[in-house]
Amino acid sequence: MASRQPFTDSDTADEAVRATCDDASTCKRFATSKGYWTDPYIQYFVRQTGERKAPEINRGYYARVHGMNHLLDAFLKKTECNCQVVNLGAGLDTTFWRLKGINMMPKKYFEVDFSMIVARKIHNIKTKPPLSKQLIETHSTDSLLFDGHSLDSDRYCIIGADLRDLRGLEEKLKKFQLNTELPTLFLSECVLVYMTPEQSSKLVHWVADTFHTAMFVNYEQVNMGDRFGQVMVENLQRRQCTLAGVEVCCSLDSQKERFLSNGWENADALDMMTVYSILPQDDIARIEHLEFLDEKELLQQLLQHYCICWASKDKLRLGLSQLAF
Ligand SMILES: C[S@@+](CC[C@H](N)C(=O)[O-])C[C@H]1O[C@@H](n2cnc3c(N)ncnc32)[C@H](O)[C@@H]1O
Repeated sequence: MASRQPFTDSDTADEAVRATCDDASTCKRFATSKGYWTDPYIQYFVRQTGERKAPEINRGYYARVHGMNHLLDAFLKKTECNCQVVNLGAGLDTTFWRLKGINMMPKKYFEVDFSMIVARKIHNIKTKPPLSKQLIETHSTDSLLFDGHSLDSDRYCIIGADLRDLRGLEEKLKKFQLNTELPTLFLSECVLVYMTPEQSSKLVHWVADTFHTAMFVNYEQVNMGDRFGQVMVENLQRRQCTLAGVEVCCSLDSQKERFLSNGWENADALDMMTVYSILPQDDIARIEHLEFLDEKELLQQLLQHYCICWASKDKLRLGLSQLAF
């Protein structure tokens, strides 16, 4: 007789990692409610605006979202949208709807996350017409696949998979017509840090091995060896959430090295303080007027402990290595 699997420590660890999905989306929901940026779709994934977040958190999320969007949009322009985007550990991210809104859709936009998160996301899409309407508009036949575990349409696909199981990941992506010949952008926003350095290296290696023309944009912690970094690790640990990949978050160089030693031709990285200082300054001036910020130093420290690292390989010579801030 089949017996139920015992509940293990690794289940608890994965559950804590999955919970970070809600943290990210509630913070984004709050920041948008304050006017940091516009996202008409996040309300359908996170109903309540939730508890107040400190201004430095909101500014940090502003830099994160604008920094990631900047490189994503640059890649779409460079490839003239003749490309694919794969968002790894996408959680409840709403980028598909943003791209549809600005008419900058890749040939196909993929998302991967744990099955439990994917099931929630698909349920929301199914039951909220403003979300499903946009999806149906981009689909040409009646073959829309919409079950509890995956969603597949012409232009948008959501897959439940564990990023540490590369065989399973590859199988599912191919099943949903991931085309390894097309230039492809991989995004990971606060995701790789929850995997061991070995697991994340294998993942970025697999991408480099599988695609001849690709870019990878990763946002996560950096400079974690100092006291501020240690406190960040301890705070998460208290919620049973281990940053298994913290070693790679030691410096900008260690972030770049993960790519350079795993098949990528070029890699660059900037800490978020630098990104914040080079994002369009008229919009920065606007958001700095939204809320009074007492603790400028705290904002600086926070921004210095996150980074964006991007890597490329470019057999088609599209000029991907020129993409930057
Ligand atoms: C901090 S959240 C970020 C969500 C989204 N990228 C964002 O920034 O709004 C991390 C996400 O990565 C997912 N994740 C972490 N490890 C994963 C793994 N091994 N396989 C699939 N998803 C994973 C979590 O479930 C969660 O949704």
